Amino acid sequence: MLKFLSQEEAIKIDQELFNEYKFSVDQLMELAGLSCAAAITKCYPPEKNKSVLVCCGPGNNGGDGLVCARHLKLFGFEPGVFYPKRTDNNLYQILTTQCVGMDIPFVEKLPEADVLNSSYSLIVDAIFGFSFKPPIRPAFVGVIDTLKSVQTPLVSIDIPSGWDVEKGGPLEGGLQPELLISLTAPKKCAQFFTGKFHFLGGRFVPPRLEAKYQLNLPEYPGTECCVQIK
Ligand SMILES: NC(=O)C1=CN([C@@H]2O[C@H](COP(=O)(O)OP(=O)(O)OC[C@H]3O[C@@H](n4cnc5c(N)ncnc54)[C@H](O)[C@@H]3O)[C@@H](O)[C@H]2O)[C@H](O)CC1
Ligand SMILES: [K+]
Repeated sequence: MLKFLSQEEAIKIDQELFNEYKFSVDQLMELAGLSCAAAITKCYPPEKNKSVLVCCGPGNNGGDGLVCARHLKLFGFEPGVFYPKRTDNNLYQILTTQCVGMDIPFVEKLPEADVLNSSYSLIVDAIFGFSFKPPIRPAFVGVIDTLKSVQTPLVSIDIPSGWDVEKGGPLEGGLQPELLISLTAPKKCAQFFTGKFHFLGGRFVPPRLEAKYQLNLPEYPGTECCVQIK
């Protein structure tokens, strides 16, 4: 049976990929972000879903979002990025520059829900990933509240932002993504996901690491970088 990871296991696997297997963050982030763009394209054909707003948080989940935005552009979407809390970290600066170089506009202020509904056919939530610890700090409360109230379909990368990584969402009033893309392996909160599509991406796990943590990952079809699990 597919394993659902605790927060501690997700962090341990992440550290092992970097420290023992010597992957670099940007290598894994590129594969993760690419797999998210691929899953989105499978669920929402770009011909019908042009404009996508990718909301990026301050950590690596936000980095996956920046990579995803770049690939969405190459796949025929018209992405924009909302990236309110930037850091001096060189990797994020480079990812931002790459998006700018792809003529992806950055939105300085998150529009109100009704404007989001009329301006975008999809919203990508790349705000918090597996390192999130509730409660949401004040700087992001307004952002999550706005995303909770939109009608536009929401796609969450790895964790629906604001959800407890293990216990899941507040049953009432949490983000309710239509598509969840788990990366590496689903975290425990994914068991509470009730949306339409659940994909697994981040096809970079060495078989020995998969065996050590008994991940029992589903088979990816052929050379695909993502696989549908629901
Ligand atoms: N091995 C893998 O599976 C890979 C996964 N990737 C992605 O990386 C994220 C995890 O990234 P990390 O940088 O560890 O953390 P987050 O992005 O989840 O967030 C950290 C960020 O958020 C702030 N924060 C935490 N709690 C709160 C809070 N309550 N309120 C406000 N802000 C909060 C914290 O201060 C940090 O700034 C994983 O989910 C994947 O998406 C890699 O891309 C590839 C390898
Ligand atoms: K997220």
